[in-house]
Amino acid sequence: MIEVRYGAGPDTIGSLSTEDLRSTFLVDRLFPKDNVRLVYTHIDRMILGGSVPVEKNVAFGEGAPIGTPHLLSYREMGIANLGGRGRIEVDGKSFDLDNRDILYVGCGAERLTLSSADAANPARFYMTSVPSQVDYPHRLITKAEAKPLELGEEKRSNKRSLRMYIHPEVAPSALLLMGITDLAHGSVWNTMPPHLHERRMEAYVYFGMAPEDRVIHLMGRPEETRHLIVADGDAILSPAWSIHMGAGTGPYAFVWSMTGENQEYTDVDPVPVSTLR
Ligand SMILES: O=C(O)C(=O)C[C@H](O)C(=O)CO
Ligand SMILES: [Zn+2]
Repeated sequence: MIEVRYGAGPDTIGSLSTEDLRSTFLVDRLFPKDNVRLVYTHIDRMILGGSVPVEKNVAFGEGAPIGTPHLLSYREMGIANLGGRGRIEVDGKSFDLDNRDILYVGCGAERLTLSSADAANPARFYMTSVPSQVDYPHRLITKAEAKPLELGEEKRSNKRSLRMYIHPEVAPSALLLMGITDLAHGSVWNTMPPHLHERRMEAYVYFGMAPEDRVIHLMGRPEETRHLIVADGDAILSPAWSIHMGAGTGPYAFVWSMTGENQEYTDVDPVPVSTLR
């Protein structure tokens, strides 16, 4: 089973109720125990998924829901481990992932099996997949191998460390980009200044949050913003026409994934906060 989201255009966002906005742009219940949940968005045909294997292994890869022999017959995928140590088997080849490692799975993979090393501290796998017909090899990218960028300032409450994992300078892919951003202690704002990237969509999943905390995620056209209140494990779909930024009521981190016309991380148009409405 795969849930399908059709998205919405910039002209309709103004009339969406809170519930409509959430069911269009927010994906919750993404981490089922001993199962996998996949959500297909027509925003650049990205698939988001999550799984927490605890008592048993979780296998997936069937292509029937998307009309291809296998899920990844014509797709590539990044799988981030946001929990305890875990293992991913791709067609019989095993990869062990520590917390904040990401596995790149190239197109053509048929069967993936997820498992945890310790049921008391299970792996928490988050995945994003986009169309690809380029045969890049499967590859584990550890946190230490990711390319770090130090961003923001403590005095502006937006100091953070961004790590690029699936990126041309680290691990090549056809069109998927994937990385993790950690907020510094005491900083609350991500993605400052907010920006647009007309040539790419983006998906975030927020994690590492206490149950009582929330991130106030801002989206929409710069002149007509909206907000989504986001809990731990919720993902946000951010179309090319939407700004994105957020502030948390407590510590948090997030995985960002992008796809579109290019993989130029710097192909963005910053939007001064003073011009937002
Ligand atoms: O905190 C940040 O800044 C980010 O993580 C930025 C995102 O990666 C992004 O929006 C890339 O376009
Ligand atoms: Zn962005």
